Amino acid sequence: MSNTIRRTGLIVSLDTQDPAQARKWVQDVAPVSGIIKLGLEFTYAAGFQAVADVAGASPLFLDLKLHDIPNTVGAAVRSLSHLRPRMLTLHASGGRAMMEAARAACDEAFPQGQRPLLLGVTVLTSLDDQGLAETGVMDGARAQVRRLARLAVDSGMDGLVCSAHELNVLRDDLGSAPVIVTPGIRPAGAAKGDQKRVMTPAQARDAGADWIVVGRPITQAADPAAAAAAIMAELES
Ligand SMILES: O=c1ccn([C@@H]2O[C@H](COP(=O)(O)O)[C@@H](O)[C@H]2O)c(=O)[nH]1
Repeated sequence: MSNTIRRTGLIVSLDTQDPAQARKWVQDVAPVSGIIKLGLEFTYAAGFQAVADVAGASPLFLDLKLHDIPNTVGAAVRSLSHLRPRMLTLHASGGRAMMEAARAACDEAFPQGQRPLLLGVTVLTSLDDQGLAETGVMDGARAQVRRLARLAVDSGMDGLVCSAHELNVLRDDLGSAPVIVTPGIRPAGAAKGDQKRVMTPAQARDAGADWIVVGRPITQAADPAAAAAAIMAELES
């Protein structure tokens, strides 16, 4: 485990189809969350202009989890460049050539110093060992996350998406350089929903997360601003 002292930031996932709702959440969480995350639900429903409108001046985490042949993913990255995302996700299981194509497209299509951090999604936090075995991976989430994380870093990815359960082993394997983003975060007592590999905000911080991603525990709370503030207070405690 690295001895580096890290600060863990909060990314709020704005999963809705409604731009007005997303804008309201941005207002609610802006005081505590550094980055706005918009993903498949919002983008498919509302479109890219709405993504740009909602993000406004806030740094944008575009969680589109690209996964296709290298030529298509490279072209998709170039097509997204006008949105100037700060972070962009793709599935590491798409393989080395796909990730290298994404990285090359980033280097080509974004002005120098303005390309997004490319994050390789390892094993979705909604999968446990049993669910993963049904996809043919028989040696568990931890082993698969380690394999895909190494491949992602070797293929030019800046960071990784994994559950907080794998943070310690990834820091041991890869050191402090990769940016590690952990969804599947649940404050004590919160409903897990479809998430399987979960940890609390403080546990993820202690394990070395750079960023935690929290959606429903904030957006579905009676008072999203208070829920976000409470999670931030837990991270800073
Ligand atoms: O492995 C992953 C990768 C991405 N996500 C995304 O994070 C949020 C989590 O939302 P919650 O409501 O806090 O469960 C969501 O947008 C996912 O698409 C993930 O959960 N796991």
